[in-house]
Amino acid sequence: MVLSPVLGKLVSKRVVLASASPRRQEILTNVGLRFEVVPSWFKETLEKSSFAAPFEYAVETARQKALEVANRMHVKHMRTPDVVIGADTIVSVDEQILEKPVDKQDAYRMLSRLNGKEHSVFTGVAIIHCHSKDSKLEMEITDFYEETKVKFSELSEELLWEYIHSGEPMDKAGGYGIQALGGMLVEYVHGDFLNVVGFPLNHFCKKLAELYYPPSKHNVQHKKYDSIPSVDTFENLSDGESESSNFTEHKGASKLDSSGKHSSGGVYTSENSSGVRTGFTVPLENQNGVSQRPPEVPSKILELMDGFRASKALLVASKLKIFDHLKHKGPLKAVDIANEIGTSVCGTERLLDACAALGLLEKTPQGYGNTDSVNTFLTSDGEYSLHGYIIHSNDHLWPLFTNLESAIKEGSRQNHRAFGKKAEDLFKDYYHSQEGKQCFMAAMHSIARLTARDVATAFDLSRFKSACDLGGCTGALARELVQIYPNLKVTVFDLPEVIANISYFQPSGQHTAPVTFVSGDFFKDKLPEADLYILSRILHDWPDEKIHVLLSKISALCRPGCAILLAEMVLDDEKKNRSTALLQSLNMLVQTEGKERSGSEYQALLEQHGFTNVKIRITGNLLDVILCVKT
Ligand SMILES: Cc1cn([C@H]2C[C@H](O)[C@@H](COP(=O)(O)OP(=O)(O)OP(=O)(O)O)O2)c(=O)[nH]c1=O
Repeated sequence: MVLSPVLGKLVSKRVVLASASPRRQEILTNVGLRFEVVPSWFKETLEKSSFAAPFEYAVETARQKALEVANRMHVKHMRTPDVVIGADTIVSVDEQILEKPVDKQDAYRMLSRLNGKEHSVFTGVAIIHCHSKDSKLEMEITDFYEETKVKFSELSEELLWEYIHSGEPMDKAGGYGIQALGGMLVEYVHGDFLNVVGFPLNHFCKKLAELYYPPSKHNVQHKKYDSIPSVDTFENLSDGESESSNFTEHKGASKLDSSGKHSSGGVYTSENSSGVRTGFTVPLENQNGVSQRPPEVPSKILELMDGFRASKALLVASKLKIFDHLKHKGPLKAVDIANEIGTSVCGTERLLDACAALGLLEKTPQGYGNTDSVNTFLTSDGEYSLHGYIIHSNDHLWPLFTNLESAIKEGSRQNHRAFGKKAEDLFKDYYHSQEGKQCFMAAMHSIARLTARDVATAFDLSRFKSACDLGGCTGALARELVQIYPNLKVTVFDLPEVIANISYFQPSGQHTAPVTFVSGDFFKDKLPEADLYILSRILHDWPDEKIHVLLSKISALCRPGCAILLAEMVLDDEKKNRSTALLQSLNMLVQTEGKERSGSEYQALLEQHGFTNVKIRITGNLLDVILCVKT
């Protein structure tokens, strides 16, 4: 579960952890971050005496570790990560820096110095946002450090040597691991425990929040340490939720070129014929003789303007199963892929090159290959495959969005224009053919798979004995729930035509508690009894009148203490920040009578039916979660 919504900002980015430390990997994995591990080759040999304080050494080493990986990945693979995270942990006692011991004697020397005393553990962290521009690597680097004080008990020689012989000290700063046997040596810890283990998670989340939701200028607070001078030109991204937007320039980040040098804002850089970057300023005068500078290239606007091209390239590559072929047979040349899928070589090559430039494929002399995240999310057999939703987007949503202009003018859905037939009930439209049914179910299944863990764990549901997932489709969320809450009996209630097709989506060979499937129409038929009713991506399909019908049916079945769990994209109350959810609301306009709603709008609907104590969790994943209780 992503407790810190700001971590959700990293979900759509290619994040690289420039560290071999298994502890750092574990800390970040445990909070749901997805990242690749590329250990840094930077040798920790900076001259310690050149730093005024121990923490400066840790911060600089972290920066150099991350810079080495960012540069290497850019040059070697021509695949630029979006974010590279580096860290360095040191122990400091009596102004001396202790790193990892080189041998047992060294470990003994270190532990003897720590014996019976208080020392500091510093972890320096560098977060580099990378951007490839004209095949040049541009970086914005943010760094910070965290200090934790640790006191060792008075330890006997015998105990120290026993500990050293355990082998634990060897890959750890200061020669101990507080998280394991070394914990027995420690009398107290003041500060962030995870910082000692190698990664100050709390400070990291705060730093991300500063970067992605920068405070307004008059509200900027000065931190206790920041090695980067602040730059005035950082833009305050008003759309803090634009997951797809590139990290441009943010408060507290400094801009570097690939050599790691800072560049100042407002200087235009270009490349001359010999590949050397030159900076120049062009003086311009307007009619009044006042010198003017042309506005900076509106990269966000340009990106949005062309966004549909990138989307369509992704949709078509998926539809043509290019990612599937590359997963099983890659790397492949364009001509081989074209032959496999029966397409033109020239068109296929352009599509592959575009996908490579968009970061979806790797292009090497051997041919094109999938990136790791494409293997996970875009191939049709990936565990968290979005393939179903992508095909639905290509075949169904794309034609509907083509008619967005009419939808805005008329304020209603566009199925008749997109598909040449009068819109019936939303689901009758989808389920009119076996193919349409399977396509829609695959789309819903893929989103449910990706979000089920966050939805199931947004609140502690262990007090409930039975749950009914209304419109629970293939049962993906239900299965996650029974896995997390073994005492919960979950029933999925959905239309007969859905239940008839669920077998295709059942996992094979998994020994989890069974889920019960019951068919019916939740507007017309009797609902199964349960302590907890789940509505995941259901209410957004319907107008308020229909929602009242459904909520009053549920309310009539609920005793006090029973609850409703909603999973939806929740808009902010002012409806101005969460672009993904606001675009989803347009998506509902073109195809349904429903819409996305804000937290207070859901609260008002629920309270009218006796559901109070409404709690909202913004998960940072595609779906947010609301829990309310019948009183
Ligand atoms: C003090 C202490 C350190 N450590 C670990 C955290 C770090 O992994 C290690 C310090 O070495 P680092 O050089 O910070 O990290 P590393 O060599 O493990 O990985 P990389 O350089 O690739 O990033 O010591 C513990 O696990 N427990 C502890 O109690």
